[in-house]
Parts: sequence; C-alpha cells; structure tokens
Amino acid sequence: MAFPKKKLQGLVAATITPMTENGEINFSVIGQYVDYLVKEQGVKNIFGKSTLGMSLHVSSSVFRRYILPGYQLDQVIIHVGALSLKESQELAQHAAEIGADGIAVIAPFFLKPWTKDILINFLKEVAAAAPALPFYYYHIPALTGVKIRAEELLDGILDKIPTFQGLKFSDTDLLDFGQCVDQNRQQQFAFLFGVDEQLLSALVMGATGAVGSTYNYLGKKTNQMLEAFEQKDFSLALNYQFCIQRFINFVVKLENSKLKVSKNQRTLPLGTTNFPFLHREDCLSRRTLNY
Ligand SMILES: CC(=O)N[C@@H]([C@@H](O)[C@H](O)[C@H](O)CO)[C@@H](O)CC(=O)C(=O)O
Repeated sequence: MAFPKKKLQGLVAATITPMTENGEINFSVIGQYVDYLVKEQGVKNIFGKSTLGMSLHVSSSVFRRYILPGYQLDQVIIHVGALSLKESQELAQHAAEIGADGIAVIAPFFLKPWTKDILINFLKEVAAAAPALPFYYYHIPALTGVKIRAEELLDGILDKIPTFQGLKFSDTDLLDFGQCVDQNRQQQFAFLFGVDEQLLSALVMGATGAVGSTYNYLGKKTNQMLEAFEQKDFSLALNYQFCIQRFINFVVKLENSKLKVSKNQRTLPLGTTNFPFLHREDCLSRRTLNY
C-alpha cells in the first residue's frame, strides 16, 4: 500500500494557470507564484490541474515545474480525471513519473457512471495505473452531475482501491461529509473540504484540511481561522469565517462584472488569469476585510 510522506493536511491551493498575453502558459512566473503561496499565504500544498486552473485543458507536464527541488512545497497533488479511462490512466502514470505526491480523480461527466460500482471500478483502474501514489477521490457533483453520495462511495473503498488516501469534498452537503468522517473513523483518511466559505462548519464535522481556489489569496486569513479553531476560540474563528465569506462574495461579484465584456474586448479564459497578483491590493481593502 502507498503512504504519503506525511498525511495531507492544512490548506491546499487549487492552482491557477499563469498565462502570457498570447495565451501561452507562463512558466517564468511559477517560481514566484510558489514563493508567494508559501511565504505570503502560508500554503504549502498545491492541487494541480484544478477546476480553477482549467483542469482538462492544461497539460500535466506544467506541474513538473512545481516539483523542482527548492520550491518548499510539502505536497503536490495532481488531478488526473478525464473523460476516458485510458487518458486518465496515462495522466496518472505521468503524475507518478514527474514525482507528484498523490493523484485525484473526478467522476467522468459525459458518459456518467450511474451506480457506485461503475464509478468505483473506473477509479480503481485509474488508481492501479499509479500504484505507488496515494489516491484521492474528488467529489464535485455540481460540476460532474454525478450525484452518487460520497458516503456511499467510501463504504469498503480500501478493498477496491488499496491506495485510497482521502476525499476532496467540493459540495455543500454537510450531512454527506459528516457521514464520510463518522463512518471512517478507524481509517487515517484525509478529509479535505472544498467549499471555502463553509470551511468552519466542515472543521466541526471533522475536516482534516481544505482544498480551494481562495487559498491563493486568502490562505493567510484562513490559516488564522484554523489556528483559532485549534485553540478552541470559536467566536474568533467565526469572525474569520464571516470575513472570508464577505470577501469571497466581493470577489465573485467583481469577477462577474469583469465577465460582462463588450464584443470587442478580449478576456482570459476562466481560471487562467493572474488574478491574485493583479487585484490583491485592491481587494484587501479595510472595508472588505473588516472583521
Ligand atoms: C466549484 C469550485 O470551483 N470550487 C472551489 C472552491 O474553492 C470555490 O472556488 C470557493 O469555495 C469559492 O466559492 C474548489 O472546491 C475547486 C477546487 O478545489 C479546484 O479548483 O480544483
């Protein structure tokens, strides 16, 4: 069985994909990006080929850059979900070759698995293509349209996928999430929550970490919330969560207004902007972060 160097916990940033003006991947800023995450946001794990970073469109070879020695990242998890099993297996093998610390897979979303067994068999085949890598199931039903409950999927999962290491749960169904934790207390699974504005509720339900887009720019603030929670200062933790909620609401409105572009304006594809660097100062105004 594969075990990670250490259990994946704390914050994991879903990576953006830095682009040049010409729409090419901007490899030259990746070092700076990682430095910024580690030193300014206190985030030491990344989730590559994320939903935020246009997962299915970005070549996994980009992530070779993040694994270079000297980058101070604890773990690099690479999402290897794809529409075909073969492609997903190739991505899994590639992730192993480039030295990733784990792989994650979403449910195929075009020809969807309609039972738990079909989904498990798909995941099992992908996991088997990288048998030395910890495997995470990426549950994001709103985007895949696959509504199989995570709790059902996790039932007996180690018999099928011995490398199973945890769940990335990007859904607001806290009952399902809580049941996953409750029914797997004997296991050392990582329970990584993926709805950043609800993280505090998930911590109460037993989340061991979080994967999300906002840790690119709210990592520091969210780490303060984790610290307050750890210290059992729940009132302070709640203040942080509300502050984070207000901020995300502000960013979503800002992004929506940017998407309303006229016919002649050019816009970058979703998730490929250099947003955290461009707007950080504007967004971190006292008004929005006042808690
Ligand atoms: C639907 C979606 O993109 N959810 C985000 C959240 O981090 C989300 O952006 C955040 O909670 C703000 O709504 C993550 O769960 C997704 C993620 O980790 C990824 O990009 O792979």
